[in-house]
Amino acid sequence: MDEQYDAVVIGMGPGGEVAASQLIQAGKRVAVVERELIGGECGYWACIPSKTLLRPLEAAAGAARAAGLERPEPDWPGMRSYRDTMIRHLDDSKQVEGYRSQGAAVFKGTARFVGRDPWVVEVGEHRLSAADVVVATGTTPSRPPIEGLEEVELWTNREATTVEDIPDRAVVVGGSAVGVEMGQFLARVGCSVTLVQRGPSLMDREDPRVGELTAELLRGDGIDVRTGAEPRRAYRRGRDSVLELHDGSEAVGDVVLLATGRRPRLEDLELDAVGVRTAAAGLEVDERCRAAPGLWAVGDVTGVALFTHVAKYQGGVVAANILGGDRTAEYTGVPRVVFADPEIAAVGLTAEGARERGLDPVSAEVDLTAGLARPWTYETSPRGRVGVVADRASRTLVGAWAVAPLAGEWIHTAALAIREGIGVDRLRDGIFQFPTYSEGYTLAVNELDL
Ligand SMILES: Cc1cc2nc3c(=O)[nH]c(=O)nc-3n(C[C@H](O)[C@H](O)[C@H](O)COP(=O)(O)OP(=O)(O)OC[C@H]3O[C@@H](n4cnc5c(N)ncnc54)[C@H](O)[C@@H]3O)c2cc1C
Ligand SMILES: NC(=O)c1ccc[n+]([C@@H]2O[C@H](COP(=O)([O-])OP(=O)(O)OC[C@H]3O[C@@H](n4cnc5c(N)ncnc54)[C@H](O)[C@@H]3O)[C@@H](O)[C@H]2O)c1
Repeated sequence: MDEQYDAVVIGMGPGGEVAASQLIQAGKRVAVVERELIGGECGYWACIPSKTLLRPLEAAAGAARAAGLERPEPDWPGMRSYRDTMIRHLDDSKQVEGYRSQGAAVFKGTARFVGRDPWVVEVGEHRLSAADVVVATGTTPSRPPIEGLEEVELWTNREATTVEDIPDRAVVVGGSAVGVEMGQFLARVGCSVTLVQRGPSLMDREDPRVGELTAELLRGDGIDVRTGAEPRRAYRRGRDSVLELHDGSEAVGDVVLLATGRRPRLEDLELDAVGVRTAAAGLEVDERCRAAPGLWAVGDVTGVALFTHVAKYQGGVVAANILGGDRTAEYTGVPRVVFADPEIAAVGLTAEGARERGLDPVSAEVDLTAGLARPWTYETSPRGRVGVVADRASRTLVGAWAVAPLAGEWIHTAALAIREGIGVDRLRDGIFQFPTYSEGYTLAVNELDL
């Protein structure tokens, strides 16, 4: 006999949690299914541990850059212990209890689809039936086709974020968000890091200037940054894990960390068996986050934008639609922050992306140390650059980036301007608090040759 629910949520990372919580609060009978830990990749092996580990190192470096302070010594056992607290010692029993106490049914196991009209999901011996099912199963690290990879000491984000003992040497493959954050973390806790990026630029979805500035900041931490370098073979040599690069050179470490992107976790769901097609990029959804009648998807598995804030946003969109509303998702102005020191933040389009969309982009970049007081009051060796992209025809901001302290906070001014279509002339008339990094927007938009 099938167990009947109003909705079943599969995968309890941030996307699934938001959808489930809003449905439960609205009085729906909800079953949630999670095969690992409620909180998902984000809570245990991604956002939370990585940001927790980076922060003390940023604070130590920040103290060394502030006038009259000495650099405090990072205490790895102390950092590790707080990381373990933040990832709940990989124990979600309180979360399971929390959902049960709110009236939800919680199933621990792998879900797969076995029926349609209504949807039927099997978890172990249970068959859960519902008119609405939300797929929120996230992504798993993608593995580049490098011969011999299985022979070396291979890490993904999971080993990196839960590391107990810092290796002496690491090779990081991939130079975007995961590679940059984890590379800087490892370098700052005393590991000798080589970072291998296949294209000409780090952060290759961003403006090329962001890539250059990122390479500069990583080199400042002693990281051996190798761009235009693609590993073609991996092998062991004694205790060394060796990557042979396409030009015949080698990158050698005790571990090799894969930071080469993600692929959607779809295979175990057996969606094909119920007539739902999936793509390599994920489970395709419409603007209401619907994949088929009564079948919804949120978060990384949709392939829209692999961020927790997007997963949470989509969770809210889906809950509203299941509850009878008609809410569409709108992704203009989603911020993208890499929590390096200094922070690397971007939003909207790059100039190249704007051109691809048929716009006529105009760009400007400013050195914040040249025109602002804040970088100088903040630290003795001031840093910071901001770039803006505007559309000549509409005279609106369509993109922005910043590589500067606290950029992950103040990028939201640009995010809001882009999302709301605020004109460049209005921004030029803006009044920003003195002395802040945000004043940089005034400098940058004044530089635009519109
Ligand atoms: C190292 C790292 C750092 C990151 N830092 C940030 C950051 O600072 N900010 C940010 O916005 N994003 C960050 N991200 C991205 C962020 O982690 C993801 O965008 C976010 O986790 C997506 O949430 P989700 O709910 O889609 O999926 P997930 O968090 O992946 O959760 C999916 C859940 O589904 C479960 N599941 C999968 N298949 C099944 C099944 N068949 N049955 C039952 N359960 C299943 C999984 O066990 C998992 O718990 C980071 C990623 C990495 C790798
Ligand atoms: N702070 C944050 O918000 C944050 C932090 C970490 C991760 N994330 C998200 O998680 C997702 C995964 O991050 P990621 O950095 O693993 O993936 P990514 O897809 O963003 O970047 C992967 C990088 O690896 C490079 N690469 C791929 N194959 C390679 C190879 N064989 N050799 C050398 N380089 C190779 C690519 O050129 C690319 O720059 C991203 O979508 C990211 O947005 C977000």
